[in-house]
Amino acid sequence: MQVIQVADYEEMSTKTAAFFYCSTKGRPNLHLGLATGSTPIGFYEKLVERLQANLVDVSHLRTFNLDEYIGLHHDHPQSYHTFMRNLFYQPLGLSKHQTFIPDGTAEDIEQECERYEQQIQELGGLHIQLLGVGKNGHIGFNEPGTPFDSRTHCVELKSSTREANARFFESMEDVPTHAITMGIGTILEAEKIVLLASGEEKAEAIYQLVHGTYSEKWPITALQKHKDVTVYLDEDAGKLL
Ligand SMILES: N[C@@H]1[C@@H](O)[C@H](O)[C@@H](COP(=O)(O)O)O[C@@H]1O
Repeated sequence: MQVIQVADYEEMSTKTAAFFYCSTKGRPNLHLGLATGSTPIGFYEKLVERLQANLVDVSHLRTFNLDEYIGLHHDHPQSYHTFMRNLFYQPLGLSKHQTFIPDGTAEDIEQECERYEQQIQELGGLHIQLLGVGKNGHIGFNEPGTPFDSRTHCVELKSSTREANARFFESMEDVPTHAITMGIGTILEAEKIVLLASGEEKAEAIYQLVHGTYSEKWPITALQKHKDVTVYLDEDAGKLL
């Protein structure tokens, strides 16, 4: 695991965007696993800017998102569909045929989880997976206790996760209680994993990743056994290392 400590959010976003820019340019058929949350926003803005400025052909790129809330319509302002459309798909002109996200409005959620997992496998798997991390060490929406060999599944969100994400909704009651997420096993099959963490509230999870015991109590520690992980941290997220 390579840990790259940078000064602040700006530098973390720039360095990560530079890495993804080179990867996309060098491999037109790249399959990107993508993440949402506030942490990667600066990264998406910078990556889009560079790809556009250099007229990189993204028509063969494919993207697969980690997760989606159950019950939010694709056009809901806080759905991950909307997040991705606004920050990445629309600015780059990516089509529906190259962008994949689990459907949290599916009638049969179990079937949707299976379908999404199969789709990832059938299209050839993930090359680079971007991750953020929750305060409790969750990756995607894989909460503490999730088996490390799990595949795409439905989860009930911990109240701490709902509280952390409540800032995006009008009230706590509006925060969905369930989500679909790629499993930890699905994530670990990516050829390369890039994790971003910014801010003091992520410091404990980062400490667990670097120095903690490999344990399902901290989902992030699953990455300890992956052969190619790069972590970009700002000073606050790295303060316990
Ligand atoms: N499902 C997402 C995760 O993928 C993300 O890593 C986490 C942290 O979000 P933030 O970057 O806003 O702290 O939030 C959500 O739970």
